[in-house]
Amino acid sequence: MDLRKNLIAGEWLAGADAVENRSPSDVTDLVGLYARADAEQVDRAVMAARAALPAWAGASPQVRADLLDRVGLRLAERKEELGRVLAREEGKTLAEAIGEVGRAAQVFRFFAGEAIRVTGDAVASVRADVDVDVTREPVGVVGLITPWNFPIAIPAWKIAPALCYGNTVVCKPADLTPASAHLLAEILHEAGAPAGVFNLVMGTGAIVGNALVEHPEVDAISFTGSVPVGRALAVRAASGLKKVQLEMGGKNPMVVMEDADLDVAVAACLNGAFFSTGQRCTASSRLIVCDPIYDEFAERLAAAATSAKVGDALDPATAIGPVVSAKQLNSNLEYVALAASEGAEVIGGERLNEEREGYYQRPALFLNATNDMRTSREEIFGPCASLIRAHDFDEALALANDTEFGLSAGICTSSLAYARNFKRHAQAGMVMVNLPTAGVDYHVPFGGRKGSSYGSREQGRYAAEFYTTVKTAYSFAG
Ligand SMILES: NC(=O)C1=CN([C@@H]2O[C@H](COP(=O)(O)OP(=O)(O)OC[C@H]3O[C@@H](n4cnc5c(N)ncnc54)[C@H](OP(=O)(O)O)[C@@H]3O)[C@@H](O)[C@H]2O)C=CC1
Ligand SMILES: O=C(O)CCC(=O)C(=O)O
Repeated sequence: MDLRKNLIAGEWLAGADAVENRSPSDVTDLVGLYARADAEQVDRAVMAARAALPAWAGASPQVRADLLDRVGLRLAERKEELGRVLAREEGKTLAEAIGEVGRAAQVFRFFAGEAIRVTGDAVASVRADVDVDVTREPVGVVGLITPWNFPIAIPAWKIAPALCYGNTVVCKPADLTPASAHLLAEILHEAGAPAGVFNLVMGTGAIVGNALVEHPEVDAISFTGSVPVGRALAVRAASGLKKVQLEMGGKNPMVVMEDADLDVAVAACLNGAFFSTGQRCTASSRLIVCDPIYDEFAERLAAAATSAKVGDALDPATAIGPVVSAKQLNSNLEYVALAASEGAEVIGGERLNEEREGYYQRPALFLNATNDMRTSREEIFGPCASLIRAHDFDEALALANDTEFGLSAGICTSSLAYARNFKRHAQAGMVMVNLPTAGVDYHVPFGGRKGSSYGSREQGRYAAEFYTTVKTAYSFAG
């Protein structure tokens, strides 16, 4: 099998090491063999990005727009093929995977438009005959560190704005899922990204990620992943005076009020808690349900969750694919056991299809959970959700906000007053009414509060805050 290589200074280079990328649906399915870089190759990639920066930062916005547009078009044209690879390597269903590639395409096309819409401000000076203008310039060389759960969309929503605003990029995808990012790198290369403007260095966080964070020629780091890695990385990056942006975990609440349309609420919770195998930082992992409908809602959601077909990501009948890895599956199973020992009534959650060499788990509901249980406070990142009882709206809102996280929060209700109140008072970066907490648009800000995020928002026009630096210029015209 051919070795898939790193892209450094416009050349494909083998690494110090290589990793077998295997499908979590069936570990006998080898997706590919991927190079792993070392610190020396990271240095070459960063220096290539540094060398390419002046020309790319100075390129006409049309040149940047055209590159991003070509990448978006090619992603859209090839979304079935790329979706299949993504489903094989990550385990989300084929429909979800194709949808994710489509989303990556839209992100590139959105930022193609943004590249020619970069504006500044002409401001009246407080002094006579002085003009002031405020413009945006690229930050410089940006290091992008991405997780396994959205292996093409997350790289896309970091790479596209970085290139749009004139930065050069060194991207390190998750070691578990390098195939999607590698295909994206091939498309960027074929679409004409100049040598050094975009570099891909695959490998582990401990070696490649660490070398990127420590490198003095990296001006900014955008990271998505776990809280402990994000926190430690931010401290190190900040000590090197790098700009930092972190998107981390969530323990996202979905409140179900007594006046909710239960069909809508069950569908939103099924999707939010269990689709993509619950492996979304926006997953609804705390379902806070009002007393009068708690039992009926629990029964209906349990029926829907336990009957959802768990299976091979490529099987069109599958609703929920496998867990991404043996490590993640073991961690999920430990949380299921913990929920029982904490006093919750556990429905589902067991390992499935043990005869197959994949990591299958039935969705788990933790009934009669309380918000102080560890399973209600820690991000599990699997198909597990706690059902917590609330007496009324005020208690539900208080429970929703009682978490160290603040990424997404939802409410199902038919009351305008509840919806309005929740939108106003939920301590989260994103609020959903009668919609799952997960599954966001690609052109509006994405990010959270409290322990979920750090730095400015990703996606949409707000991405300019991270990927540009502002210059204020004064001129005397007297
Ligand atoms: N918010 C989100 O979207 C996500 C949250 N998570 C949470 O994180 C948990 C663990 O998942 P995991 O993939 O291990 O998350 P990590 O935070 O370990 O990984 C995210 C990225 O950071 C890299 N990384 C790891 N250590 C370092 C380091 N010291 N310096 C620089 N980069 C580093 C990883 O590399 P490597 O490839 O070697 O792992 C990966 O590319 C999940 O169970 C879930 O709770 C996970 C994925 C996404
Ligand atoms: O819910 C979504 O659409 C995005 C989720 C996400 O970005 C994540 O889980 O990392």
